[in-house]
Amino acid sequence: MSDILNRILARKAEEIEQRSRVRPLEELRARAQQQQPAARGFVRAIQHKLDAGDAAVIAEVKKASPSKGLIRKDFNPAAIARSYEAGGAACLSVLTDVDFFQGSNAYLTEARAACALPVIRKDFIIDPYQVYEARMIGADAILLIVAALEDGPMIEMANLAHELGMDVLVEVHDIDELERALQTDCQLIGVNNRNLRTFEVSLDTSLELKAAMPADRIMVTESGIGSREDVARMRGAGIHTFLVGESFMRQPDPGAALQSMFTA
Ligand SMILES: O=C(O)c1ccccc1NCC(=O)[C@H](O)[C@H](O)COP(=O)(O)O
Repeated sequence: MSDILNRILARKAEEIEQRSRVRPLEELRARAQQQQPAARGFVRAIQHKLDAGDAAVIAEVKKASPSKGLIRKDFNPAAIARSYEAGGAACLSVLTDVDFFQGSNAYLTEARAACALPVIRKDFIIDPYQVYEARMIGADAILLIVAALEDGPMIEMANLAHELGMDVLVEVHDIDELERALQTDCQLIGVNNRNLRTFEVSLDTSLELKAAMPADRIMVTESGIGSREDVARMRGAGIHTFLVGESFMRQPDPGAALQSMFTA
């Protein structure tokens, strides 16, 4: 039986075909290239926190997930974005996948308009169409998941995102994927503690890959961060950039939850 990642990717291919019938690539490309305002610096915002000796938190706006179902019923992306900004987030991550995460492109646009933080489009990007679309909806950065891509398209889409002024978070889950990710010149390398095929989560994944991470890349630990102890464990190993969704989203005030998890 096909695993969840393969099912998501198969659905993405259908979705791109449907969308490109409504808005052809040429039209989307022209709109993305003219998109104003320009992208906010996603890497820059993270580096700013790190330079101050703080943890840099990419706070996720996540309504539901394949592993957990509905996570947050009372879901207002603009209010969540403002709360995260007040709580000290460096950046936002907004899920735009509709079928598996109950996300939406509109949520990204609304969240970004409500705050001054840079925003990454969290989706399963397999085609340049989605890179142009990301810029058109206002994204400042995109996610590229190595497990979902061959090397050629991965490098091509990273270069395209940079040409459009966006930053890129390249996501890996094991050493082979890390070696592939390092073929790109992307500064941000995310280590997902969640196996996207089995949903199993282990923070040891980040600790193991930290040893192989070149010093000129910023490592982001993603998924399963749920306590101050988890944060201390990562920071003790020299990992200072975090992507956190569920544990904030389950709290009434997500920004306050961020502050209490990350403030010394
Ligand atoms: O979250 C899932 O169930 C999931 C399933 C399949 C593919 C991707 C999935 N999540 C995407 C993410 O990587 C997380 O949303 C992100 O790292 C935040 O994780 P968490 O803090 O555990 O919500």
